[in-house]
Amino acid sequence: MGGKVSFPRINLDRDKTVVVTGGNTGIGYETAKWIAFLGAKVIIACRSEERANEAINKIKAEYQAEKERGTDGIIKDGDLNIEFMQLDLSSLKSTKRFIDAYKSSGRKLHVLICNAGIAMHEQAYTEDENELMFQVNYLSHLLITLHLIPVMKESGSDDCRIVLLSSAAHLMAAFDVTKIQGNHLSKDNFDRLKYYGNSKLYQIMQMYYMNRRLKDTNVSVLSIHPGIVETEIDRSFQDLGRWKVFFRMSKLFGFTKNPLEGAESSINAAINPDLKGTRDVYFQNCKASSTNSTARNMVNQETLLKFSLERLKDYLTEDIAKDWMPEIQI
Ligand SMILES: NC(=O)C1=CN([C@@H]2O[C@H](COP(=O)(O)OP(=O)(O)OC[C@H]3O[C@@H](n4cnc5c(N)ncnc54)[C@H](OP(=O)(O)O)[C@@H]3O)[C@@H](O)[C@H]2O)C=CC1
Ligand SMILES: CC1=C(/C=C/C(C)=C/C=C/C(C)=C/C=O)C(C)(C)CCC1
Repeated sequence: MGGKVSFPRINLDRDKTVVVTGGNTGIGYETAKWIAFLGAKVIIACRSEERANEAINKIKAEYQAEKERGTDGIIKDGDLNIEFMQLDLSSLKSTKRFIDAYKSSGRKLHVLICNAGIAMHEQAYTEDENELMFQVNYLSHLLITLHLIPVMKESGSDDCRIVLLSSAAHLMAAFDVTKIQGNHLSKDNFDRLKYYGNSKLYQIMQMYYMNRRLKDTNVSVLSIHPGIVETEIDRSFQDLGRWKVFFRMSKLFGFTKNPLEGAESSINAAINPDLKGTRDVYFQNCKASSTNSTARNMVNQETLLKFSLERLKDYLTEDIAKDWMPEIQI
């Protein structure tokens, strides 16, 4: 499955600055690696400096090998520009520290790839009293986008993008603002797939509510389903035997992808010049695909935004909170 890897192999502006959350492994690793190979500045934002440095060293070694092989599209002169920044999405304090460090570094920002995520985790709550998948996959990434959109607006580029790694699992999700935290459920009744799907649904809803407000700006938001990709994502659901069987069957029937194939939609959404100004598209195998009516419902989107701003209120300036106020009376 996957076949030919299909993002354009073009040299990128050496000043183009791309942040990949969770770029140390899996889909994020391949995304960070290829965008760096094509010449952009890449920042791997992840929680372990050690894992990030391992990834950066591996990317540099793979680059030398690709250069010697004469691989098309990769930069041939100069070194890769790839760095680590500390970010733990399970803590709003850590996420805000990342934002402050980014802003005070004076870096520009052209592409933000919200890739880090956890799937089908058992019921767990963060120090901020949010359901873990809700916070890591959606809410903390939202905090980053709210603070870094102004940096994108000042980048001097007319083509800045936010790419959200969602999932087809959003099709199985449901929206009920009173049940977002799942704390009305016992540990045994907490449906791990549904709550994972919910976090991915919120990312697609985020794409729609953000694009409404960003429509006359240089910033656009896109979302992705990468396919079923063999990465470390199964670490939080290794105890769920039935899923192992399902994924083994998927592999047997050739439905799974390797991490590079899984990264192609993210890389394409991040760098393909033909997608300049494109909004509200959910990509699967680099092709526009359908979201569901729950995700496209504007009342749901604005309700989620209101709830999210409330959860983030201690970490927002008055200006940001005002700019993103819900557009309709809920
Ligand atoms: N693999 C698949 O089949 C599919 C994946 N996706 C989505 O793609 C994205 C990438 O997943 P994939 O590459 O498969 O998964 P991996 O588990 O291989 O990578 C996940 C990345 O997220 C990081 N991460 C997890 N928790 C945190 C945290 N609290 N703070 C910061 N970083 C964190 C991990 O860091 P660390 O190494 O430190 O744990 C790692 O870098 C996810 O959003 C996932 O939901 C969507 C559909 C299918
Ligand atoms: C392919 C495969 C595996 C991994 C499956 C994965 C990683 C699936 C992730 C799916 C997600 C997260 C879907 C929705 O978003 C295993 C179990 C390691 C072993 C058998 C073959």
